[in-house]
Amino acid sequence: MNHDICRCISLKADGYPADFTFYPNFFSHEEQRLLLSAALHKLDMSENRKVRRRQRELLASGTLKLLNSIEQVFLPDEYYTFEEGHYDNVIRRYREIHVSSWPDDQPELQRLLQRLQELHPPVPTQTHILHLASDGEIQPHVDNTEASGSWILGVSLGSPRGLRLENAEDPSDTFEMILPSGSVYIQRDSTRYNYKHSILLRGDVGLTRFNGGQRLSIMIRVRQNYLVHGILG
Ligand SMILES: O=C(O)CCC(=O)C(=O)O
Ligand SMILES: [Fe+2]
Repeated sequence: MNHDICRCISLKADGYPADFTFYPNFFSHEEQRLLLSAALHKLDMSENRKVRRRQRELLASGTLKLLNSIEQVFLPDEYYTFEEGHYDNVIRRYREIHVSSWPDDQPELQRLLQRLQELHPPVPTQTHILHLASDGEIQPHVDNTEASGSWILGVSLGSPRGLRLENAEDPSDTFEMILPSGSVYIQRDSTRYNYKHSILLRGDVGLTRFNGGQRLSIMIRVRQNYLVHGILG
């Protein structure tokens, strides 16, 4: 069943816009848990001591329900320090961190990261973790063209949310789809530069409804100046 809705001019045979690739089930449930736990750990390391103590106390209290859903990997919202986002900020209610390295003593995690690397050209990248609160969202924007290059890869973990693409020149040209946990998308070239993207809080796409919930994305971008480094050594 195709839940995607599109009022845009051209879709590829796979039902997605040009220069957009989607892997709906890239990571299994267990792999999602591993990646999400590692990403949350990175973010939690930069929480202050008081917040970390409260997190530890909650975990030790045994009151958390041990359900198997991916959303249960998150603690309740009040155990995280989410930024509100300023008036000129497109992201609202989030935590974020730039990642320069992942733990190298977890071979399974390394294998998952390796599989992600195989999806994109072997060029220098920058990785960024973005955690949205249950009521967090990302408003329409084009990523800074000076900060990163022609493609952007996003791994979605946690609650499903809608992704909306909107032609920056023609607001009637839009595409909406659900990003389920464990999926990976890549936007490049025309989609990356000519379309604004947003992560929706709630809504419907086709027959599927999404309604908030914590979501964490691992964003991998090609460094803007890698060619210069390549040429100049
Ligand atoms: O979380 C996502 O999938 C998109 C994040 C995003 O748009 C950004 O970091 O610029
Ligand atoms: Fe973005």
